[in-house]
Amino acid sequence: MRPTLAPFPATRLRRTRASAPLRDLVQENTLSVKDLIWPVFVVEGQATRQPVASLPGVERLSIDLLVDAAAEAAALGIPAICLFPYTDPALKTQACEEAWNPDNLSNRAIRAIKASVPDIAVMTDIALDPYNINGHDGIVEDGVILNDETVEALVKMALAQAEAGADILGPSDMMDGRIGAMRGALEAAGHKDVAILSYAAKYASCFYGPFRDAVGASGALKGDKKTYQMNPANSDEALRLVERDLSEGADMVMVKPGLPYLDVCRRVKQAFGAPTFAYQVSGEYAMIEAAAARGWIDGEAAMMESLLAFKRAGCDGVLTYFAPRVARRLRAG
Ligand SMILES: NCc1[nH]cc(CCC(=O)O)c1CC(=O)O
Repeated sequence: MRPTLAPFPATRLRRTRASAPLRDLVQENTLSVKDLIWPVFVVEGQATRQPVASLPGVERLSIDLLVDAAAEAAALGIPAICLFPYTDPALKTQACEEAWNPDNLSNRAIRAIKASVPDIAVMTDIALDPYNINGHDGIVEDGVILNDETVEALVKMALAQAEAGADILGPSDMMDGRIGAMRGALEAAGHKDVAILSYAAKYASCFYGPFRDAVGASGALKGDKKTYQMNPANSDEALRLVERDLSEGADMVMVKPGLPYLDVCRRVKQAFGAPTFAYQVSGEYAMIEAAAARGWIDGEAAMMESLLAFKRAGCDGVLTYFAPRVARRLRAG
């Protein structure tokens, strides 16, 4: 689309910016509570809340408190919550068996939320890092990430989560062939309505640091994730990954991190027109909070502006740790 402009002064572009009602009328994009997915951290115990030092305002919650938080999110109109477990280090192994234990922390949390708060969609994380003694998303043998063995493990994990009642599965592992394998297994097991939101274009990013603290994976991780997560220099490759995941049966796709990759969000949405999400990751949240805490930026305004930017870039929704705060703020008007 090319803008048509009469010459000045017939065109004065400031006219539609001159007052709040005019600005409201010509506003092109809006952020709604319906655009939000809230990532949360779950920990063993009862009535337990643990602050995460590098994510001020974010806490790990035991299942009982998580259910209350999910009910609050649902009451605010947030459509989905995304679970990440803090796994007891004693349960981490080389083969990652805890990942598909039907009674692991994450699967118990799914059941508890679905039983008490049926109106909120529960999204999960599919990757082996919380269960892996190496901290990697895949099974490691002699320092090598084994793709196909990992996919087999991820399929078991996906089935256990679907069985527990998950509505949306979020494979965040970046192995090849996992979406097709999961989709086939879900259909065969009768889970035909379980959606897959593929972390299709997930970059090997330094912005995940605080998250790894939150799930207790920072200490465990040996090396980096560059053999499976993407090179931040690439975006044609993101389109190939998205196309591959859609063709294998992903219902929705994600770009991650968010703000530094808005160009990728835009390209993905334009190329495929599929439901496209961005993950405003832990490091992005931490940057805003840290600058706000020093009085260097207005944190509330930065929160709203950063999230609106995802809508402008073409995203259908955003995973953000700000979700309940944004929802309250949008409700207040
Ligand atoms: N499978 C791991 C996973 N799932 C979501 C995040 C990051 C989320 C965030 O930083 O907020 C990560 C970290 C990683 O890949 O190391």
